[in-house]
Amino acid sequence: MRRSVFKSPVFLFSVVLIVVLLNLSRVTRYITGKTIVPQGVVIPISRFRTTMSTIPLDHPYYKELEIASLAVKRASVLTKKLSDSIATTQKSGTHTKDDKSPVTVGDYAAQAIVNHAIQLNFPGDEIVGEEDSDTLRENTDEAKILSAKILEIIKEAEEETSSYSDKVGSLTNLNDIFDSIDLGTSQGGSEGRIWALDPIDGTKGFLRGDQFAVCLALIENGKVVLGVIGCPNLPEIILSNEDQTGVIGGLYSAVKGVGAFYTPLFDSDEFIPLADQERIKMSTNTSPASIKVVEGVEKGHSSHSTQSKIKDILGLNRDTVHRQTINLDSQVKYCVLAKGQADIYLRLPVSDTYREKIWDHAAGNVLVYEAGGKVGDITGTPLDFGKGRYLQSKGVIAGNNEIFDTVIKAVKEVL
Ligand SMILES: Nc1ncnc2c1ncn2[C@@H]1O[C@H](COP(=O)(O)OS(=O)(=O)O)[C@@H](OP(=O)(O)O)[C@H]1O
Ligand SMILES: [Mg+2]
Ligand SMILES: [Mg+2]
Ligand SMILES: [Mg+2]
Repeated sequence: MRRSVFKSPVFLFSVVLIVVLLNLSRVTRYITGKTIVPQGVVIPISRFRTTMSTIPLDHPYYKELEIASLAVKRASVLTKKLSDSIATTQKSGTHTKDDKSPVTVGDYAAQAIVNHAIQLNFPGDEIVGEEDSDTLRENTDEAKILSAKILEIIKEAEEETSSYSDKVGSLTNLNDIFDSIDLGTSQGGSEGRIWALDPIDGTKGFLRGDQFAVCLALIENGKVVLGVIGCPNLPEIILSNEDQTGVIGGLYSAVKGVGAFYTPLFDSDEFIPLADQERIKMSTNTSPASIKVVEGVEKGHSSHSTQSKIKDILGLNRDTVHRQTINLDSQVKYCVLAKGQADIYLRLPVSDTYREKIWDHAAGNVLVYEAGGKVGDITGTPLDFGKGRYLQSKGVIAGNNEIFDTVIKAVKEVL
């Protein structure tokens, strides 16, 4: 019997060859664990991540994103180390600021690292940073102990991340470290390029060994155009306060007009282009039976009782509401929201006079918008990052596009 042409070895070999050629980049990626992209750049990636590239390497703010990501990564390596031995930091590495809030050697060191990277690469840009070096420059024993520790941990982090020192520089002495911290004194405003830096957001969470984040945003003419958030203690999958699994440490990034992305924070010691990161999206859920709400941990930072009333009006069941509420410190709340693991973020003010600081929300703001969500104050008005170091509005509400207006209606009813 004559063998069918479809079963001939030549035909089968040709089919396999065509399939391989059509998927050459995937095959290379599978065999070598590396992605080969144009311009001869070779990027190591996780072998099983298969997101295909749709984002050009010359997208807007590519260099800004690369430098911001590397600086945040280095600051995250440093702060993660402190967080893993938090008892020592609690004992000898913490100072109480005039407003009674804590600042640690980690906050100072992270601000020095990130500011230095920005100045090296974008010397014309301004920086609004949370910390200053006044306390460290005092002639006291406390200042000397804190400063020595800061120099030591910066050196350690720089050694561990030396592969990208050519891009983010290095700091070798205390004077340069203090000067770098003090680059963050810009008064902000609605003109030009201004970076907003929170070197450790959620310092209280950090000091509890819980969640915190290194948050950096670029504001251009009053609008946030880029945000990078390093979350050293954040598990990849957050289902509830009790159920949290997956890789620990996430890097969340957004570029205006390009999208919002996630990649593991500590997997690689190089910058991962967005094309090789996971694109993240907000949920579309509006069902009271299954929506999840992210809120802070500290009762002094947001009104948990007002938030309870809002959840009531939204129709959350009193028996299950605790399972639908996720309490997290810092801007990791925005990350969990942007990844579609929660649907609403409530931050109802505890005081009539408190004004939120721009570094507490800028990076998270662009992340949520680029993931397809909305952020506003308690009236639903978008936050204005061009008014100086503070937002001139009260509270923060965020949610997916489908649910946002309903939440604002509930907020207005309660207030
Ligand atoms: N009264 C009041 N209201 C609102 N916000 C305040 C208030 N006091 C402080 N802060 C700022 O809260 C920042 C930490 O916010 P969190 O989201 O981590 O708070 S929470 O613990 O999750 O509730 C915290 O940022 P860090 O200092 O970077 O930790 C403060 O800037
Ligand atoms: Mg903060
Ligand atoms: Mg802070
Ligand atoms: Mg602080």
